[in-house]
Amino acid sequence: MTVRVGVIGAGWIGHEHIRRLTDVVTGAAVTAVSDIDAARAEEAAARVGARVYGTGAELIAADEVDAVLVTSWGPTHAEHVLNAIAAGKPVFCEKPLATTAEDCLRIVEAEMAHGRRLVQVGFMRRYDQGYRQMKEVIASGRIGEPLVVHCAHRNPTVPESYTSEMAALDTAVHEVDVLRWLLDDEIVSAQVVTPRATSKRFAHLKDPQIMLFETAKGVRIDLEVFVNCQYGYDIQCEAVGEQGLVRLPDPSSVTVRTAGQHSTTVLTDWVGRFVDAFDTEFREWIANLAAGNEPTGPSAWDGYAATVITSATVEALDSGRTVGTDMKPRPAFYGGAV
Ligand SMILES: NC(=O)C1=CN([C@@H]2O[C@H](COP(=O)(O)OP(=O)(O)OC[C@H]3O[C@@H](n4cnc5c(N)ncnc54)[C@H](O)[C@@H]3O)[C@@H](O)[C@H]2O)C=CC1
Ligand SMILES: O=C1[C@@H](O)[C@H](O)[C@@H](O)[C@H](O)[C@H]1O
Repeated sequence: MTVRVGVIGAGWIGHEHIRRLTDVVTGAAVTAVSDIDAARAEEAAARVGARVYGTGAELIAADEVDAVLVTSWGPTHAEHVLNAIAAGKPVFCEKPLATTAEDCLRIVEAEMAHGRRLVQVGFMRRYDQGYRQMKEVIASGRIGEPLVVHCAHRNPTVPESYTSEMAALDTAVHEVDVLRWLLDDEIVSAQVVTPRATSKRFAHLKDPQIMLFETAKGVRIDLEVFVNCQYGYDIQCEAVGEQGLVRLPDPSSVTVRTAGQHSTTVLTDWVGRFVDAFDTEFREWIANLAAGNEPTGPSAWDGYAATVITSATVEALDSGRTVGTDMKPRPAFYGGAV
């Protein structure tokens, strides 16, 4: 069975995922596209022979759409996801699930009322081979109980429209999700320390930021978010346990020895760094839907948890205080593990 996907939002990542669903993933076809920018929708649809719909709501209601992919701007996600749930259609939503905890909870409640999982959130790092190997090592007990995790999320540059709050909401949100999953533990507080700012930033921006998280089991996480590091897109993660440590591998690349130097490449964007993870994420999503199963990836609850934690991180940045994450109890509907 071919899963017919309707895509809402034909921007940067919308294009990437349309290409992926068309050229990489078997068993899927993009049949419908919608964007508030009609020209973008026309262009994306023409490439894959899809039909253009004037609004997300019309696309969701269309008979030729079995499943919905939401790749529009974050503040519009909640409306599209709620409409898809109301129509009983599976919906993959890029991060964030919604920009407020209240909207995330509305989605969780609507999905629970539907009685079956429909929502998957685009936290693709859970599909990265390196993170998957780290999770296996931690779960096996080989490094003992995790105590401390050191992370870095570095981008070469960001545009002037990027704000200090986005360091948590847009950027650190990936670590927040993947660390909850890696450690099978919940983040209970956030603190942000701002060191000397880089001169390579727009003046309004606090960059870099060091985020400090604590989990329910007492694990301490330090995360350097540095979005004007200049040299590349660099993701680092090292978990230290009672009897060893496990570290995320760098992407593999040839090493070159020439002119008295020994060098290798540092990637420059997330598209190349996580291309395999995105491919696996969509293969697994489509395979589950084609088999009539519920999605198995990051859930609406994970989307809610991430938004609660990143909102607390923004509050910590603005106030200079350590802020507790005020999270509701996890419903049985979403299973036991984080
Ligand atoms: N998983 C990941 O690593 C990444 C996830 N993202 C997420 O994907 C989403 C989109 O990001 P980009 O593609 O970079 O943004 P973008 O600005 O390039 O594209 C967004 C598109 O959505 C359209 N749009 C906005 N509101 C709409 C609505 N109500 N209905 C239909 N179309 C609408 C815009 O016209 C635009 O074409 C964001 O939520 C972002 O956080 C983005 C980059 C990487
Ligand atoms: O989602 C993403 C971007 O929005 C964000 O700005 C980048 O820092 C992330 O690494 C990327 O995966």
